[in-house]
Amino acid sequence: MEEPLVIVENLSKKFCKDLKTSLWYGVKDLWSGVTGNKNERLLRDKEFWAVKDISFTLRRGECLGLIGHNGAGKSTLLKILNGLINPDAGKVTIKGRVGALIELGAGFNPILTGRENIYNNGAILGFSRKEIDSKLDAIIAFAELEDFIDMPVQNYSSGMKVRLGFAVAAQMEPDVLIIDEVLAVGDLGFVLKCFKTIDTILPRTAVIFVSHNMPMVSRVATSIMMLESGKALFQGNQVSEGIDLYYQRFYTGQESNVVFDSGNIKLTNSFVEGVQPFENLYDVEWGSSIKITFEIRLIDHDKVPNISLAVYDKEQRGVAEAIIENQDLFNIDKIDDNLLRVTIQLSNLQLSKGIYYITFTASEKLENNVFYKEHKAISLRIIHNRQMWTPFLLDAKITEINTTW
Ligand SMILES: Nc1ncnc2c1ncn2[C@@H]1O[C@H](COP(=O)(O)OP(=O)(O)OP(=O)(O)O)[C@@H](O)[C@H]1O
Repeated sequence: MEEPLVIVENLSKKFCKDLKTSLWYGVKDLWSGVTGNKNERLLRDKEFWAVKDISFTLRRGECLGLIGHNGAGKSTLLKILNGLINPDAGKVTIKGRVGALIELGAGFNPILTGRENIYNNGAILGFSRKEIDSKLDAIIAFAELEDFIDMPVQNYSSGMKVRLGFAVAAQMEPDVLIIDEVLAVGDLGFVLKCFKTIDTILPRTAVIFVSHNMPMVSRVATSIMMLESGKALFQGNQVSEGIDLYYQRFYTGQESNVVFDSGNIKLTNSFVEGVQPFENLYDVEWGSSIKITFEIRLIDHDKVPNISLAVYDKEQRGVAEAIIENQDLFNIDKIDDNLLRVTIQLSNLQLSKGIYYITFTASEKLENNVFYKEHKAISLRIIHNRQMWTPFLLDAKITEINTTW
């Protein structure tokens, strides 16, 4: 096996919550730096661990997805790896050239033009002027900044800065490439181009990729680390499991939310038949069929409304809509003059493991003249032993294997 390009051993970094105390500790640390600091692993008053006991190795062809909530310690870890800040404890060994895209515009001098910044950055990465000359056209073309390359970087838009940063970091073919969230500001065309580039250089490069965008992480990462309060809460090659854990940490109850109410119709109750909810959350086995009942009050209204259901995942992406056929013939119970009870069957739920929310809409006609709309009218938790983050887990089998054809 090839030797690692990045070796991180028990890395820790502490910060102080208060500037004055931090300055005082700074002076004391300078002194203990000379005499040998024996308390580097202890916290003093007002200090906290931004990164605590992190270890991993990374080889060419491997991409570590680094995930975690705001303030979890991701950027601090990257800054230590890139040599921008020193750790309090632990060791980092990096072999080869490091290309880093850490903060928007970081590494660029704002008053210099795009072209001048390319030379500056190339020089920092250890390339000669001749080598940069030979890559210049490819960098400018990749960044699609031909018309703006002689403009000062301070006048670039956020997306333009990212284009230039990524173009320099990737086209210089570093041994280690560090990307921190910055792709979030690029437009779709550029993001697709970046992924294609990462795919191309990954066999020769070790990549560390930080993002809050889980589809992006799962697209590139070969292993994953989830940080929480500086510690690795999950670490391993099971990328789906890490992402699933990340989503679970964001789970915040399921109160429903009426987003439109014309006053004509009201959803008074909704439930899944035969399932006991826990804190309004219905546990349902993957692949099963469920019956959802909606109790609707008609106020000053004598027609049965058209009902539609949409399913949203944990990132609030719409993942499915239910086509409810034969609405007039449907199983509608008239409880009394102005109360309707409608039961709808959803068959073969192949939504993958995790939490989903159903939005209920009542309208005059399908997608026309809405009377009432409620998000999270029903919250479902699909149960399955496979850790998946994608919205669907399809039921698939091999039906034939042919060895001679
Ligand atoms: N120079 C600093 N001095 C004091 N505290 C700091 C400093 N830099 C970062 N921190 C603190 O360290 C913690 C980790 O911050 P960090 O920027 O690494 O988080 P992150 O995981 O990258 O968050 P985000 O997702 O918001 O980018 C935070 O509590 C932050 O306030």
